[in-house]
Amino acid sequence: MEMLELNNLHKTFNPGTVNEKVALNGVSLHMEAGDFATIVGSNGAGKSTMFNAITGGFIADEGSIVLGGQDITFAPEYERSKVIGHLFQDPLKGTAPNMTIEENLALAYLRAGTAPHAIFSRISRKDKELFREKLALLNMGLEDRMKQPVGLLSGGQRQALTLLMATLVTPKLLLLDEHTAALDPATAEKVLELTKSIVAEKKITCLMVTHNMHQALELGNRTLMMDGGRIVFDVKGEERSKMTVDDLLEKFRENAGKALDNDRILLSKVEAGN
Ligand SMILES: Nc1ncnc2c1ncn2[C@@H]1O[C@H](COP(=O)(O)OP(=O)(O)OP(=O)(O)O)[C@@H](O)[C@H]1O
Repeated sequence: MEMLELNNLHKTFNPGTVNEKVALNGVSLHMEAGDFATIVGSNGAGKSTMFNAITGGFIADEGSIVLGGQDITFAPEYERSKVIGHLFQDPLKGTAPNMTIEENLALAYLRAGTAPHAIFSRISRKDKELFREKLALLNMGLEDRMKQPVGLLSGGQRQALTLLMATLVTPKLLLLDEHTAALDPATAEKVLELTKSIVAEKKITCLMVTHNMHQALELGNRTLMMDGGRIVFDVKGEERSKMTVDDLLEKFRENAGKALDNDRILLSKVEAGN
């Protein structure tokens, strides 16, 4: 079954001004249910903009978006947020700092729920038990801190909680925008492992932006490369499993007509000493 269909999406920021910027220039993508695609691309390729188009941060100038068989091209952002999870690089973005862990989970649970007038008091003891169970799976001791405000958590704990909130009710689509890039390496690895297990267990259709070329080939079942507001390379199956990072860089060069220029990829190479 097809889960996501992007048809020829276009978006130009500040049209007709000196700051005019074509951010999406005909993005088309078909994802089967359960597909997990990694995305790498050059600086300003349009990766985050593509995610924002999908979540309804703006309506694309042209093109259409179909999610789970439903045309959501003009659906409001709050409607989409019920079925699309979106994680950012910044762990502060996904949670409400002054509310407790339990309240944050309750909000996520109710937002994704189908009840039209869901209110706080509808969270039952059983729901709280479910929260505790799920928190325990994160293996960060958060199940014993449910009454503490989220603002006290570390970045990694907060990102793990955001991931849990986004997947508590299985979303139709999960968008991960470099969600481990701001964490220290050990924590990043932990959050990545959690991501892999949750996505696999719930068979979530997932798109993940990364600047780590190894991750781009190892995670999920498909790799997309973006440049200049387009998807310039899309690989899966046997061809992908045989690819090395150098092959991937070469494919980018062939298809984009230039070398991959991404500051963060460059920086991570310097840090890794290669
Ligand atoms: N709200 C906005 N207003 C004006 N220009 C924007 C806006 N959002 C994005 N852009 C521009 O659109 C282009 C695509 O940006 P986007 O953030 O999607 O790229 P990206 O692939 O995620 O890049 P990076 O890896 O550098 O974060 C960039 O040139 C960016 O400056």
